[in-house]
Order: sequence, then structure tokens, then C-alpha cells
Amino acid sequence: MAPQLDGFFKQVDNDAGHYIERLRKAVAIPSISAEPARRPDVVRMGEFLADELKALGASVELRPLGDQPGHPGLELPPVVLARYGNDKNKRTILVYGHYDVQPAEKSDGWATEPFDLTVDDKGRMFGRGATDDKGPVLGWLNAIEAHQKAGLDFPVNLLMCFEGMEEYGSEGLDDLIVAEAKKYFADAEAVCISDNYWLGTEKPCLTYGLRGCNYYSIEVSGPGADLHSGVFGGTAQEPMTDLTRLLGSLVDTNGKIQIPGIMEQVSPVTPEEESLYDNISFTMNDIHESLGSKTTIFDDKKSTLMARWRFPSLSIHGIEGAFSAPGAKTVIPAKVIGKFSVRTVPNMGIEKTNQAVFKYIEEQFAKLGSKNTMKVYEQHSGKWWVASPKHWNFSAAAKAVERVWGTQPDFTREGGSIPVTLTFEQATGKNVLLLPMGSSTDGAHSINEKLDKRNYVEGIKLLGAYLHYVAEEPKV
Ligand SMILES: NCC(=O)N[C@@H](Cc1c[nH]cn1)C(=O)O
Ligand SMILES: [Zn+2]
Ligand SMILES: [Zn+2]
Repeated sequence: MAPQLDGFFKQVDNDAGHYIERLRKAVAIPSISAEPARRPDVVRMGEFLADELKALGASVELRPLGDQPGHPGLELPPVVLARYGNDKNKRTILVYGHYDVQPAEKSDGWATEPFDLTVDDKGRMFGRGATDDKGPVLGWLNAIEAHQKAGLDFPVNLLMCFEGMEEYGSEGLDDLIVAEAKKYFADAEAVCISDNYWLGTEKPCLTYGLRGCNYYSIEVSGPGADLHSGVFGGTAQEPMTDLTRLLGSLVDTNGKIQIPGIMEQVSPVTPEEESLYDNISFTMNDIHESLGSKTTIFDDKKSTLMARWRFPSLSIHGIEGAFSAPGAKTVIPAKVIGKFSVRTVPNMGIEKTNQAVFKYIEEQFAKLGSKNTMKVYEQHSGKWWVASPKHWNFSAAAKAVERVWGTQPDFTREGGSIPVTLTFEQATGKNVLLLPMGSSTDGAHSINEKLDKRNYVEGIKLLGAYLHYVAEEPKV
């Protein structure tokens, strides 16, 4: 089966160094979507991808998305749309990825410069975006190039959609997907996204579910300017005191969400689902290793996987305007903005969750009896997604995993969010598969994010092999 794969794999092994250099160039572009000042870098990253794709012979368009909502004059980065191959006798697969990254500063605690790809003696490639999601996005380009160099026919027509705002809730992309579903994406017979991770470090997986994410801000203001705590402490009501009390009321130490109306929306666990967790190759050691400590809420595998996949969680992310530098500054901040998010699951609704959150926080603030002003609002939201893995798209990927990794994949859900997954499914009406490249210890969004060289190189083979097995799936 898939007889061309040996030649393709050989070429990938041969060009591994070149692929690492391509990743080095991509990581060097600090394409941080959350920081408006970095927007030119995000755009530069989109252009870099477009140029690489054009050099490979793909037809490429940079689609503008207009201004970022709430930021007049700040243009959203373009969506890179590309097509490689247009053969009516071949299947057409649509792949999606993102070229933006989370913020990163060396001073956050990185051991190396975050935008300088650094490969250590264990083959770990450290750099912001290495695993999320520049490595996997380049994986598709590398797979095309390896076919060309090895003189092999590319097995499918490949449609590509790479965006630059995923880490900020994929602003603007939903509308484009809906508008292009019957145009640019019309030929797509299935969708594949490589933007998540294995559960551990050894066993590959295919993923059929994601949590959604509702992201909120609570703004508390009072004084006209920052104050001296010696002069004003004890005389002025302090925004930071109110905000920390509000944030402290949202969730307890064991992750129990305190907001009424959230857990009530969660679909009950079925007996069929109960048995799913036993067969998943995952141990508490895996999570302790990726967490870098043993501070898990639960001590058993099933509760831990359920907490990650099928129950909501609430995380507090930070406070804008608060003193956060080292040292001891005796300031009373005049205005502070607390940031938190709720990961959502079936059958939670975005609006229903918003209403529960707003009501609770307004009630808690009223109880404080503060003269300060409080505002709570949603920054962005993305929907949860759960699909059936019983589709040829998943069967082809499972064959590719067996061929590349010599083992059958686990079928998993994921705690993170890729907001447009459901949009792709609903707008195109096609099956969506999540095919991860990286592993659980990659530290996406964290300091010292990395992608193992082994996962990158074998991951390029995996993406290519998947396309070969897709091509062998009979058309019905
Ligand atoms: N690799 C996917 C990922 O990291 N997604 C982000 C997307 C996001 C941002 N805000 C809401 N969703 C995630 O945090 O899950
Ligand atoms: Zn990602
Ligand atoms: Zn991410």
C-alpha cells in the first residue's frame, strides 16, 4: 500500500537539516497576534509563508480581513490561501494552521532566546511557535517539497488556509470560511488540522474533540491616577482590592467553578463514555512530566482526562495595570483589568455562559459595597467541537500513524481550543480531523516551548503519508 512512501520518507530524512533551517527562519519572526505593536511581524510571517509556497509552485492569495474589531486603524493579518495541484482525478484535502504565536520574552523565564531556534543535544528545538503552530504548518510545505525533490507525484490536490490571529480567537476568520466554503474551499473532501499534541511523549493520537473558550475582562477603576499608598492608603477604595476579591470568587483551589449556571449546562457522562478512558495510553506520570510538577488536582487518570476533555474549567490569566515588576513599589493602581477564561464543553452555549458569568460578577461586585466602577465583558469566544472519528479521513490518518510510528493511534479529545474547527465542519459539511505532530511535553504557550526533532521529521512523514492513504480511500 502507498508504494511511493519509501522514497518520500528517504527524502525527508535526507533533508531534515534543511527543514530545521526553514523552521529557524519562521521562529525568528515574532508574529505575536495579541500585541498590536507586533502586527507588522505577524504580516511579515504571512508573507514569508506565501513566498515559500509560491517557490514550491502553489498558487497563493493573501486575503485581507479588514480592521481588528475594537481597534480602528489596526488591520488584521491576512489569511494565506493556497492551492497545490488541480487534478480532477485526485482527492482534494483542505488543511488549516496558524502562523501567529503567543507572546514570549526571555525575562518570562526562558532558558534561551524565544525567537532564536535553539537545538539541544537531545534534539529538542526550543523556540516560540516551534510546536504551536509553525512546525506543523511548515510540515505541509516540507511534504510538498520532499515529493518534488524525490520526483514523486503528489497524491492529492492540497488547499491550504493559514491564519495569523488564532491565538487571539481567530478574529475575522469565521466569516471568510463561510464565504469561501462553496468557492475557494468548494472542492475540499475533508479537512485536516495539525495544531494539537499527543497525550504523552510516545503514543501518537488522532483527535476528534476540542473545548471551546470564552475569554473575559473585568475592569475596575476608581482614582483618577495611580496613587502613593502612604498618602492615600486607608483613605481611598482600591481597585486592586476589589478586583482580586472578584477574581478570587470565580473558582476554588480544586478547579470547582463557583458561577451558577455553568455546570448545569454540561452534558451528563454516558455509560459508553465511561469505558473509553481505560484504553487510552496515558499515565499520571505523563501529566506530571508535562506539568513539570506533581500538583495535579486529581490523582487518577480518568478524572484527569475528564477534567481536561469533557468538563469546563476556569483559569485566571493576569491583571493589566497591576504592579508586576520585581522589587517593592508602593503604588495603588488606579485602574486594573483582570483576565480570565472559561473552557467550554458540550452542551454549553456561548451566550448562556456569558449571561451566567456577567450576572455572577455583577452580584459579587454589588456585595462588596464599593464606590469604584466595575465593567465585565467578553473579549472573544470560540465554540467547542466533537466529531465522529468513524470516517475515511480518520482511517487514512490511522494507517499513516501505523506506517510512520509502527503503532495504532489513540483516539483523543483535547482541552485546548481551535475556534474555527466547528466552522470548517459546518461551512464545508466535511469531516475534520486533528492530526498532531508534537508531544505533551512541548510546552505550547509556556516558557521553553519546543518541538522534538524526531516529532518534526516523523511528523512531516506523517502528514505526507496521511495524504497518500487519503488518495487510496475509495470515492463513493
Ligand atoms: N493550539 C491551539 C491553541 O493554542 N489555541 C488557543 C486558542 C485560543 C485563544 N483564545 C481562545 N482560544 C487556546 O488557547 O486553546
Ligand atoms: Zn495552535
Ligand atoms: Zn496556541
